[in-house]
Amino acid sequence: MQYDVIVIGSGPGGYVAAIRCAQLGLKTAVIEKYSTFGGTCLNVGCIPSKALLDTSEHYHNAAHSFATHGISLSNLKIDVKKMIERKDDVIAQNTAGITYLFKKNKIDSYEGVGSFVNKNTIKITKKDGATEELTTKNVIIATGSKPTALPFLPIDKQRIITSTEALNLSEVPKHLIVIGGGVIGLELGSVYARLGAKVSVIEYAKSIISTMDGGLGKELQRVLKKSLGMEFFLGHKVTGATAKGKKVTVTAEDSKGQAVSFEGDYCIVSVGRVAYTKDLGLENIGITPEERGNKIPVNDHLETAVEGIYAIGDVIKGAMLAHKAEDEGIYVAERIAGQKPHIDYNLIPGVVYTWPEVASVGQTEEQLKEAGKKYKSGSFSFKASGRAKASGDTDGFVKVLADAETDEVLGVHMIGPRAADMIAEAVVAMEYRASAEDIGRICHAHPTFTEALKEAALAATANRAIHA
Ligand SMILES: Cc1cc2nc3c(=O)[nH]c(=O)nc-3n(C[C@H](O)[C@H](O)[C@H](O)COP(=O)(O)OP(=O)(O)OC[C@H]3O[C@@H](n4cnc5c(N)ncnc54)[C@H](O)[C@@H]3O)c2cc1C
Ligand SMILES: NC(=O)c1ccc[n+]([C@@H]2O[C@H](COP(=O)([O-])OP(=O)(O)OC[C@H]3O[C@@H](n4cnc5c(N)ncnc54)[C@H](O)[C@@H]3O)[C@@H](O)[C@H]2O)c1
Repeated sequence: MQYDVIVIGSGPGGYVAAIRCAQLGLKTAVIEKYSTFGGTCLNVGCIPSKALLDTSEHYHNAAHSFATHGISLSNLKIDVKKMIERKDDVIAQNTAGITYLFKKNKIDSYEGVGSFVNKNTIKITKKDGATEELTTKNVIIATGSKPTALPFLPIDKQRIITSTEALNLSEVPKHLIVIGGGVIGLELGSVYARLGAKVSVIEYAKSIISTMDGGLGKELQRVLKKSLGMEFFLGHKVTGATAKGKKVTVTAEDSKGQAVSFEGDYCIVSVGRVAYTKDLGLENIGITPEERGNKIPVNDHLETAVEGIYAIGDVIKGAMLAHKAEDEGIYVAERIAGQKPHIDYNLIPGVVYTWPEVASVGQTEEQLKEAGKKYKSGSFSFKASGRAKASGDTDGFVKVLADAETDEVLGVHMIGPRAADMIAEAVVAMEYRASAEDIGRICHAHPTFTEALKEAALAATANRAIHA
């Protein structure tokens, strides 16, 4: 079969690229090695983790917040099996949605491992070893990523686990040790802490979510300790872990170089992810992944050194986020169709789905300081928000950073209720190069959490927040 475009991998990068290619009239096929579409995000990432976060949030609220509303419950229990079944059902609904969209857009799909025979020929190796070859004018590599393992710390997938196994536990851990205080560690740590586990986070850096604006990590750590009893061991270098029966022992060096150890019943290793290029046959087309992170090198148009071969999503440089992969999928499809699309990488929002949620777009204070940029900063605390008082979600704040001379918004960083959804307003404003005053003058419905963004913008404009 001859195609205009073959997409290898059906995660958010690959499936979105394929749909956009088909919309643009290109004859398109997708090759996916697993039996369901959707990649990491739909099967073992974004969607299942959010399903468990929602269940655990309901449970935690029932256990700890309902009473303040005058709602009493007795005999509250969590049925872990049911929680996991519901999560699996949510995954199934989403992956079935991709099957439907492929059919609707007349995209051919093939199950098997895709590999390059040469730049125009892709071999599919099926589960039973049978092979088939397809020819194509263009290829989009969207093979994603896998969890990073520490070389000295073997993952047994039973007690020492990655995010994938943590989405399928059959019990609530008594003491869950999380190695890595990044997004995965904090989201999945929150799930089990809300269900009653003791959770200890061991983090190498001096703060959690250390790549985000500094104020966010500090506030998140404070709230997770206060509301969920999570413990944080920062500046700790993990040196090993062993599992024996139901017991896991993790050893580390603390910030003073002293040996310390932790005992628990499960340990999640969440120290980042590495690009996945195994079995792609890149050597057959002369592409060598970068040594650090195994990423496929691409130019500014996401094309590899081989003409007509593109790569997108987690397998290339940049943030490992589903929406970044999706935007790159659309970008490449439109380039192949001869259009001139654009992605502003400074405006890709980052979200952590803890409670409170954390969300960011644009530059952090640390980045602005390092660049020597003069900026103004305005913050507004949810303690002063009427909506937050009504729902009992008064932790957190919104911070707006604006150019000291032009007032253009340079970054927005928030931690608080529904921050994941609220950040979209900041992204839109920044896409249109709004000033802080522009946001401050826009009418925001009352009472909403979004008023906090307006107030922070007013504070940045001229220290003129109304409710602070
Ligand atoms: C627990 C967890 C939670 C996450 N939560 C979020 C979140 O809330 N928001 C967010 O933005 N991001 C989140 N992410 C990150 C997000 O999942 C990834 O950034 C995203 O899935 C990357 O998309 P992708 O298309 O590049 O690759 P992937 O989704 O990894 O898809 C790659 C696909 O390629 C297939 N493949 C690989 N090699 C071959 C081959 N040779 N032949 C055929 N098929 C192949 C794989 O089987 C896979 O299906 C999360 C990740 C994890 C692990
Ligand atoms: N909500 C979301 O958007 C979301 C959710 C989950 C995952 N993801 C994506 O998945 C990717 C992987 O997530 P992640 O949490 O594994 O990675 P991460 O990069 O977010 O965090 C890893 C953390 O581990 C720490 N670390 C590294 N080596 C260590 C060591 N030896 N000992 C102790 N700590 C160590 C790092 O300092 C870092 O804080 C991220 O790129 C993220 O963007 C996104």
